[in-house]
Amino acid sequence: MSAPVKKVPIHLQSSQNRLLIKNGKVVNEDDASDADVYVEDGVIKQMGKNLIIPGGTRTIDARGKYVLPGGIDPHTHLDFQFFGTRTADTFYSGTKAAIAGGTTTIIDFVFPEKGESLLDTYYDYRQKAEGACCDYGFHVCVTHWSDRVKQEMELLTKEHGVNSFKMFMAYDFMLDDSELYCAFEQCKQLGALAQVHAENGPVLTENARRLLAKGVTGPEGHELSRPEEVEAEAVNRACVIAKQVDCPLYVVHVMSKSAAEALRRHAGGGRRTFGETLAAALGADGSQYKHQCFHHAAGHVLSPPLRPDTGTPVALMHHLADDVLQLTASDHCTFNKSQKEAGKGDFTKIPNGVNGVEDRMSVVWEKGVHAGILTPSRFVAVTSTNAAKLFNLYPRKGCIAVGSDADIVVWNPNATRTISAATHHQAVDFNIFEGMTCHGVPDYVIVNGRVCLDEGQLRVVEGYGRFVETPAYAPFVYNPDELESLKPAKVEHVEHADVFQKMQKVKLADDPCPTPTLPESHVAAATGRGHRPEGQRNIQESTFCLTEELDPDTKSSIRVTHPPGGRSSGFW
Ligand SMILES: NC(=O)NCCC(=O)O
Ligand SMILES: [Zn+2]
Ligand SMILES: [Zn+2]
Repeated sequence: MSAPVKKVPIHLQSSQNRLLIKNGKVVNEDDASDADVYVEDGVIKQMGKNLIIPGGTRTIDARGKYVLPGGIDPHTHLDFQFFGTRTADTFYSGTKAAIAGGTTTIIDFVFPEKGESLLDTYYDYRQKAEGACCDYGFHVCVTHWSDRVKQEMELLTKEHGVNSFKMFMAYDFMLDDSELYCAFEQCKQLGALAQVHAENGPVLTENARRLLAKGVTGPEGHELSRPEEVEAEAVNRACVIAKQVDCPLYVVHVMSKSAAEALRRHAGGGRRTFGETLAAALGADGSQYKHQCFHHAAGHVLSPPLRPDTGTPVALMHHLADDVLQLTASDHCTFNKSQKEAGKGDFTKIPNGVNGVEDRMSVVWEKGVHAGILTPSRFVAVTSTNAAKLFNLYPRKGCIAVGSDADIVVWNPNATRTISAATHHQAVDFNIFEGMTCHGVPDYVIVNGRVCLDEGQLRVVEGYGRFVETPAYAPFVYNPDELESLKPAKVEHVEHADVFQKMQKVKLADDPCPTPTLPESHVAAATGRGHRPEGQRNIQESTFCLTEELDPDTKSSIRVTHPPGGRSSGFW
């Protein structure tokens, strides 16, 4: 069987759309600037001030708002068969919710049952994902070890756009230490990134058995059987094993202070270890497992669990600020209340997983930027850029730069919203952030140049998302020096006095006000020098008054008569 080829109907393609985002503060991981952003053909074509723009271009006024790279959620489980049941969210509902929250790309996990072909399962997932509304890539889980698995990893990497594999140290489909050793070695061989679910499986299984025997059957037993040190020991062990074969290692869902500390001990000295934490770990804690209501407590069950130490969320956020952790994900894996009931009377049978694909950006902003722990630039790094770099999508994704995909969020830091299952777009009937009021709301979300959230109104299209290949040997992982040369040129620098004043732990650049380095094309556009096509000279004053635009088919200039200020195409 071969991977399906999806045709996006012509009316859904973004090639005929033009968009100008004006007056916003563009924030990248290393820079913030006042710049307008012009989008055409789904790609960012120009940035700067006084841009020369074709007539008929739609304008979004982003005054007082941030213009951010669309979020990349590197860890979701959509349409996933787990614990004998299927997640509430499909690729359609999950990506629709992602867009509603400001995420424009997800990376999901292909999950073969133990013994199943990785490749066949990958093809299944390619099919399942066809309804996605935003772009998506795949990691592949290694749920058993054999020569065939090793060969399939090679095929997936070399021919199918997969550059990351997740190995489990817990569950029935865990690998033992010698299998982990071989899997890490193969990842290194292929230039792929090894990911690990770090919990000591045999220890937590014994703990659970004893708790159940003592009559502890409720959701509180979940955390009791998987205390912090069970997570931290596995993080340490995974780092030690990866070190033996010099394999870069990505620890998914770091949920505790002890696990982050174990990761910190292995960082530096040329080692490439990366840590991801979850919106859940930053916005909730393990006190929920003691809740009287089974649905409430079980609704918070995921693995590794939320921690009873209520200082954990803030500590993990500080680890995102100081680079012990580099990424935030949702680990979105949703089960309805009726599905969670499978674990009534035995906590080991509660399907593991929580929501977050829609909530992640707002929760990280609220607990990070609004709380004064992250700068807006670090927010961009941990919600988008670092994922793009690690999975080799940068600078196509993860930044606002000329030539990058037009995956853009116009972020309103002053608006608030209160999260609730009653109003969210996730298909699940429970939300672990219920009642949390977050500052920081997306007003517009642009996916591949198409406005999919428009002044807060969701206008997604099923099947609009594309599969994105993640090539091997990501420079950020395997050759950081090369990454420097990939960095897009900066536009101009503006201080965010309001937000930066609040910073506590964040390092500012050495030169707080570097000389603007406008790319040649921007200088030409801004000054009127340089190449400009004939027929684009009828500029009256600003960027909106052109009376010529391109024929979408021939790409040649055609004359159109519409009033200055543009027209609405109906499509946006
Ligand atoms: N995390 C969780 O409990 N569910 C999703 C599966 C996984 O990531 O281990
Ligand atoms: Zn996991
Ligand atoms: Zn997961």
